Amino acid sequence: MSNPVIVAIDGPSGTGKSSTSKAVAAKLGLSYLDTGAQYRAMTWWMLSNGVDVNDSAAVATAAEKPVIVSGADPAAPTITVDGVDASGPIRTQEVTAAVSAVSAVPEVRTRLVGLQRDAAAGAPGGIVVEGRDIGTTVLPDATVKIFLTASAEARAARRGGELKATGGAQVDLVATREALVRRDAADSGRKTSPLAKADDAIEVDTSELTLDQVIECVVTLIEEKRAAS
Ligand SMILES: Nc1ncnc2c1ncn2[C@@H]1O[C@H](COP(=O)(O)OP(=O)(O)OP(=O)(O)O)[C@@H](O)[C@H]1O
Ligand SMILES: Nc1ccn([C@@H]2O[C@H](COP(=O)(O)O)[C@@H](O)[C@H]2O)c(=O)n1
Repeated sequence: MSNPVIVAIDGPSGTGKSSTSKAVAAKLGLSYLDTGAQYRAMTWWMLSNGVDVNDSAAVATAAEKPVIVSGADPAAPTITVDGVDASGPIRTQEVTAAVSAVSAVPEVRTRLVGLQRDAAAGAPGGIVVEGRDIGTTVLPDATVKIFLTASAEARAARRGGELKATGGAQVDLVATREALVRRDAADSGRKTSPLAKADDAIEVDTSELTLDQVIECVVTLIEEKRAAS
């Protein structure tokens, strides 16, 4: 029997990792893991429990406490914290603004990387795992590594469209762009497993591609790799 396919999809925020990963996993019958949701869940727990997210020692001490469980069905991914559905609360502005500080704490990363490796090992049919350090740190032996990029302008426009579609107010694209760039800089600049492209990852610039084109491109790359092995 062939080895399960492990796909690592990394890249800066808003490059299309979640949309692409879920669709690719669904098409190929693979499990799916959104590691960003786990860092957000950890951050939400810290905020909800009065931990100062800028006090790295306090975050480190608390990092073992939350029970974070991710559901791996790409058609309906779930995330709970201490048994409570966290899928809504982890997407708030408050969590987005705090998540880079929490994810920079080494004890947080050790805890979540452990969960991520367990999820990959527990997916006998294979898995698509998306994040910032999957190809470099979490799953360095992944079958296929993809690094998605897109211009800051394209990413801000996508976020704007997303917020408009969900009934949000008119989006300030300049502020959205600045917030994306700031988060990427924090994620790329941290000491422990920063956002980075693995040497053996294939870079796909999605700025001028539709989502369907990106999905097709990634599926083709995976099938080529499978055929060659
Ligand atoms: N190629 C594309 N063309 C147009 N829109 C896209 C494309 N890829 C993704 N989108 C849209 O851009 C938005 C952001 O995509 P998505 O959430 O998948 O990115 P992400 O990289 O996972 O972001 P984050 O890291 O912040 O979670 C979504 O509204 C999605 O529908
Ligand atoms: N492997 C990862 C994944 C995510 N992060 C941190 O979580 C933040 C939120 O990620 P989203 O994909 O939901 O936008 C991200 O900005 C990183 O700070 C990480 O460190 N490693």
